[in-house]
Amino acid sequence: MEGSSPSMSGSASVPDEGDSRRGPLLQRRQELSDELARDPYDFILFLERAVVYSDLGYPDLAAGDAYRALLLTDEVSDESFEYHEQAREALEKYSSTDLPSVLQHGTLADGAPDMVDGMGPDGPGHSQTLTSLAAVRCFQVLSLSLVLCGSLKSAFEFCERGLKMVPNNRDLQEIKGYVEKLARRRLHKRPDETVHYNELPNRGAVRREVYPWNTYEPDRFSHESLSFLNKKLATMAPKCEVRVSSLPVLLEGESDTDGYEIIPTCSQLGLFAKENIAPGETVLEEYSLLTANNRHKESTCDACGSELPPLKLGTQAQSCPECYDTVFCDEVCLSKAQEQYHPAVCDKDVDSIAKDPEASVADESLYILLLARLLAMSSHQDVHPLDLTEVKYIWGDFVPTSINDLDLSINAEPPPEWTLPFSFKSNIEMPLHILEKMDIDIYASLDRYDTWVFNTAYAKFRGTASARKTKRDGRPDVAAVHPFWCLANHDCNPNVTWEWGGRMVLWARETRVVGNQPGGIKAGEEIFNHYCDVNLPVQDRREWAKGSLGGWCMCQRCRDEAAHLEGGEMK
Ligand SMILES: C[S@@+](CC[C@H](N)C(=O)[O-])C[C@H]1O[C@@H](n2cnc3c(N)ncnc32)[C@H](O)[C@@H]1O
Repeated sequence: MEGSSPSMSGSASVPDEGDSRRGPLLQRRQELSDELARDPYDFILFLERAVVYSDLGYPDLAAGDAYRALLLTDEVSDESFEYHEQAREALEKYSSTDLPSVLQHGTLADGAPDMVDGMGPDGPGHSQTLTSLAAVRCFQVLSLSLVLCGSLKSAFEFCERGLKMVPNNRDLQEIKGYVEKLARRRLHKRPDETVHYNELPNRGAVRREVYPWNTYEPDRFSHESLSFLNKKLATMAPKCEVRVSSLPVLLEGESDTDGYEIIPTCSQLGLFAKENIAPGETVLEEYSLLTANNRHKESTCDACGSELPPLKLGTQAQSCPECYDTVFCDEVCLSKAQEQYHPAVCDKDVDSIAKDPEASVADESLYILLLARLLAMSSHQDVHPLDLTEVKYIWGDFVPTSINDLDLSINAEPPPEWTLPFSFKSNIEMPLHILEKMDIDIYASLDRYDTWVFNTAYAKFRGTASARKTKRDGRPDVAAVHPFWCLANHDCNPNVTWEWGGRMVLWARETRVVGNQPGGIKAGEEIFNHYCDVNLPVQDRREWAKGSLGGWCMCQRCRDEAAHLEGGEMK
């Protein structure tokens, strides 16, 4: 790893029992990744890496690899599939060897003769037996891993698919039992109550971290990073600079520290004024193409997300001259889109993905679509997704690997609470589906489009994206990431306010919320934005800001108002 995020600093580096177990596993993961780069259609390698991820405590990444392995078993079995020849050839090296060790699991190989789809000693041959055994192993790894990630409905579906092939497989039967048990617990059902398929929870959480092998994450505090960011910022916020800021450490919820004079702080990045800024003056104006719109027929610009001008004669709006379907608000947006992402998705039917979602998954669909845009930018510009400036330097709210690790010892503490929202659909299935629509080979492009890369992008989007709700039904339908705007920290007595049209604009407030003090920002002061409605009472603000801030707001205004309330209640 080249650098570390602020939250990583100070993590323990003394080797312990966990480290001695992890070291060889991390090395094996690297070897398998290198082998996959040479032989990307080999499902045995994917399965082996899935097992290594399981042993390292990354069930989501294990599920990602088992799913690619499963897709490759389909490629072997069906000669009409695109990678059939490559997947078959990749198996040749196993034709004269014993069963690969990853398939010698429990009673798996004993089941070969009973395989429902006709394999076994008299079946059509070694490679097909291998393929069927591998498919069952994929179902086992997928379903167990997804149980551990909390994606219970998907886990159940993979169990069922596996049990169709090997109805008596004990592992799959057991996993199905876990799904029901966990679902009952999450749904607060009695042991005798039936859990219906449709009510199975499907969203869970996984580790949110700078993976030990992630070499793309910069040291955001380094001189190089800060000068790079400041050079870019100069064009959109000439009176500001990016600096290291000292912020209160956020708490999970209410605490009795509101009245304390000194509270713990941590270092993160923030925006600061270099010169005096007058009340009402524009502080920052940022244009971003990292946008998403989840309505199929919506009149927003595909590039910047602003409302389109009416489509009548003489309008500035422009359609893509190749696919016609994609509309931009003007010539500038069209040409920026052509330069940076659109050709990767032009006429590829990517537009229908994740559109018009149910209200309960409106947010999730916007995150998927932001990822889709990032993948299109990466593919068109031929740059690794995590190297794109739009995401490289942004805050990911990462948790140190050592805190996320599962303690497998006898005296283990309760398992850590993982913080990155996860579902099989968002984190594994849809990203691969989008890549396939873009005609990207999802096996040969593993170094760029691996599951951990999707997760890292999601972690960054979740801490920084802004969304706009439609007036029609109040659902979020447009979202964007503005990598410089999102460097501004929050305060409930902000000195700026913001609006997102085609550009994200921050301007200095005319008056401050607290005490109606005059606005304006002095050179050296931090730019404080607001992530919630600052006109609400303190408890409501803290509840609202909890999601976007990542914890209980400890700004001076919140602490003063809460301490005052507590004092009042005590009297
Ligand atoms: C959009 S980012 C802001 C920029 C970020 N500080 C960085 O280093 O890039 C939001 C994150 O900044 C931190 N943050 C912002 N305002 C804060 C505040 N008033 N108190 C504590 N943390 C804050 C929280 O960790 C939050 O999740």
